[in-house]
Amino acid sequence: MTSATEEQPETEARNATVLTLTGVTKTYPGVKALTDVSLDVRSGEVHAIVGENGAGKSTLIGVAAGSVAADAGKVEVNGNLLSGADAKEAQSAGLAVVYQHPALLPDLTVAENLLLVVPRDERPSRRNLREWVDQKLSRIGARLDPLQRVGELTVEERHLLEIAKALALRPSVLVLDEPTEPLVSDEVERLFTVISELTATGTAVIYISHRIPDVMRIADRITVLRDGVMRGTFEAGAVTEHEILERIVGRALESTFPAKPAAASLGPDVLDVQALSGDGFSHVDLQVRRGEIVGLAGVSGNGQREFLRGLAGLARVEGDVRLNGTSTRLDSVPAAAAAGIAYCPGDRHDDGMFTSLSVRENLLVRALSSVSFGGVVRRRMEGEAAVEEIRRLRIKTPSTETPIASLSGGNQQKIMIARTLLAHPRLLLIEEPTQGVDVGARAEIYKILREAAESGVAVVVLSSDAKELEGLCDRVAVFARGQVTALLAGDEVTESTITGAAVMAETELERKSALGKTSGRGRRFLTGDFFPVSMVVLALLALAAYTASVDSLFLSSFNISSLLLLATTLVLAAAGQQVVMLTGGIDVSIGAALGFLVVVGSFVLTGNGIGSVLLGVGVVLVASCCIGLVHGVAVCFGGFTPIVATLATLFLLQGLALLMRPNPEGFVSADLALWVGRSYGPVPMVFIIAVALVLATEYMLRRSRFGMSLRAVGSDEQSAQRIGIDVRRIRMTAYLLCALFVGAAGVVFFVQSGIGDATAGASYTLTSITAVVIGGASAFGARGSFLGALAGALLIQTIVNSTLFLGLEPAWQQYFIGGITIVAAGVYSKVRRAAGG
Ligand SMILES: Nc1ncnc2c1ncn2[C@@H]1O[C@H](COP(=O)(O)OP(=O)(O)OP(=O)(O)O)[C@@H](O)[C@H]1O
Repeated sequence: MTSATEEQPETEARNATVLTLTGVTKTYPGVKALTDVSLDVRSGEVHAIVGENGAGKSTLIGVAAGSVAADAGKVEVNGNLLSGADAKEAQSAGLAVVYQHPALLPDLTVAENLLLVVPRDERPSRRNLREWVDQKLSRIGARLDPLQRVGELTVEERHLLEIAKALALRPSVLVLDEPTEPLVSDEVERLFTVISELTATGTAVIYISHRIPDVMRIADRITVLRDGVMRGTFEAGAVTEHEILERIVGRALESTFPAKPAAASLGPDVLDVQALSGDGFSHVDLQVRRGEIVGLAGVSGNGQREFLRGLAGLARVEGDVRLNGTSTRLDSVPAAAAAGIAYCPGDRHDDGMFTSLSVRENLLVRALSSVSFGGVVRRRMEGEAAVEEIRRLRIKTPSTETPIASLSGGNQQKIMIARTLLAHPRLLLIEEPTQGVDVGARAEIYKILREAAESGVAVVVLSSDAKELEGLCDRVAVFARGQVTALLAGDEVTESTITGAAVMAETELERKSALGKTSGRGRRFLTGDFFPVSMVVLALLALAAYTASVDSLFLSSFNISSLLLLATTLVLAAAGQQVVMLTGGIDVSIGAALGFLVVVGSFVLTGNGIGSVLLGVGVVLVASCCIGLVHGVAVCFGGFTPIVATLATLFLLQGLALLMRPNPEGFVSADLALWVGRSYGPVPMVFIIAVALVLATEYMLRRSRFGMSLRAVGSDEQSAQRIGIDVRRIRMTAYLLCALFVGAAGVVFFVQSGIGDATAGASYTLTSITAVVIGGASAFGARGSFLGALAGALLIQTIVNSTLFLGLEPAWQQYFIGGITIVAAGVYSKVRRAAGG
């Protein structure tokens, strides 16, 4: 038996304060997101933070986690005073966050996303990787293919991975920002079990949610935020759900759901679907009458979502769909839209929002015809329409011109709904209409949907919240194994019958897991970075074989040697380009830099003897690194975009090179020319060295933390920052690494040129970009490989060389390279989309 004195220290430890926020204030342009907020969180408790959309919850968590810099106030995690906005520091002090919009890197694999956050000494060996990932995921009941790219996962799978990632950090303070929104009920239960296991071991859990019943069920204490101000912390047992709701909205609450019309008052069918089949569902009949809202329910993965997306023209379907009696074709989204079908997706971040556009632009993008005259948008009408929607849905935004990305999640959701309605659809398809939306706005959204139905729009709502379907819908179609197994109407539309019908259906399907989708290695290969390499190698071999069959001298030692020597400069330049393109950047100054380095070489690489040559090579590399440093500083600290920063240096370098060598002068050192010209059989030594460098960099890209971070920054800069990657350092290093490759290319190029010619090299900017694009690089970053850059560069050089042997005009070189670029970009994106979908 344990005595009271033995128990005391443990109780004290359990109640120790592990996170303190004191006087936190944060202002965004036009919005005071937090005003003097103080909060303490104790070990072993579930501390809920609730509040309306835009109340400041995510900002508060951002400050605690070091991803948002507060204007005033301090944060202490486990007694460590955080010095500022530094996600790594908060993480090291024991705080982990599951973000509302997961901080995942879509172009990296499931395993890489996990590996990036765990400390170095906890990373498994490659042999144990699969087992290690399975173990991390099994805690939250998820099964995912470790080698699958995160961008291919469903929203639910991404959230489960985000939770597993936070748990892998073994935090003492775990923050869950609306973790259950995309999850189905068994996953929610699993999460709640994990939360109670964690709190039992002393971990503090901060739980942010709009689902008040869930909060009441699991929280020990509840803190209410409204308009960025603390409205009190309450013991969960001492307040009722209604009291919390009233504190959240700051007024007395009316009923959430609008009254349903009597069945007899409903009009004729607006939507009539007969025997509709598609991927994931078959032979579905459904009618929606004027004034009626029909819900779609079922355990996730049973075809209801596919059915909805089929109606939206997003997937192929067969069957008969009539809108107001007119047969409607659904073979594409534009065709569906032209027929008056509007779809509001559940994953607003990836499917719905134009993140860099303003609130006004996002709201009106589908309804521009209603605010334009003769094809010209009337800004005043557009602005007024936007203001009206903002007022109607009580969207919290400083102005119509605020970028939508800076709004809170719930307010973004309201904009998506308003936008869909502004398209004046005949059929409105809406997925998870109130996901992430606060209680006050929920009622408004329900009212708006009901009004739309009354005005003659057929409304179909897909929701995983059975209570929402009960309150909102006149009828509910429950899906199981791709078929409607129950069509509930009138009094049958209750939470328990909906849930019962969904879970009791004998035809219930297993969730379609990512594992199923990716079981083939082939599919992974097609979506991977090495598929383009193999395509390029095949094209290269075919071209070489054809050219050799026309003229056998193509395979002569002399030709191979000169081809590879010429290719070396391009291989090195393309590798440099690939480094920056992986981070989502670009270097348009590479050609000018090569010209400049040739000029530098013409001063420092003219003498003979090993000492003189080494010194000269060193000077060229340092000069190149200076260019890289300027790019890095301009992009990381000067706020310049990569294209502007490198465009500026392009002109500077061209001018400088011409100033130093108005006319070609300064011959290359005979010793250097001799050494660079050495070969192993027909293969020049410099080419072998370039290939070795490329292979080493490729290895670094796939296996090292730096390589993963490089791709992480290109994949999603904000997520990379949130998981503690020093984005500036990575970008800076990328520009320096690029500069080293370009410096090496400069030395080889000087030997090829033989003389300091300031105008040489200009073409390398475009050919280096072309080589990496042919090799599979994406202009958006994170995709591509150094092997691809190598293969792309070799293919370009072979095309140039082959046209001579085939007796073609030089113009054919350009046609071939242009054609191959278009074909490559088209094939890669089509294959990636088809295999990744
Ligand atoms: N990066 C930003 N730039 C400008 N304004 C911002 C930014 N981030 C948040 N805001 C504003 O700060 C306020 C608080 O937003 P926050 O995301 O913290 O709210 P929230 O309580 O988490 O809302 P939700 O429940 O909708 O997620 C909102 O008015 C939002 O528009």
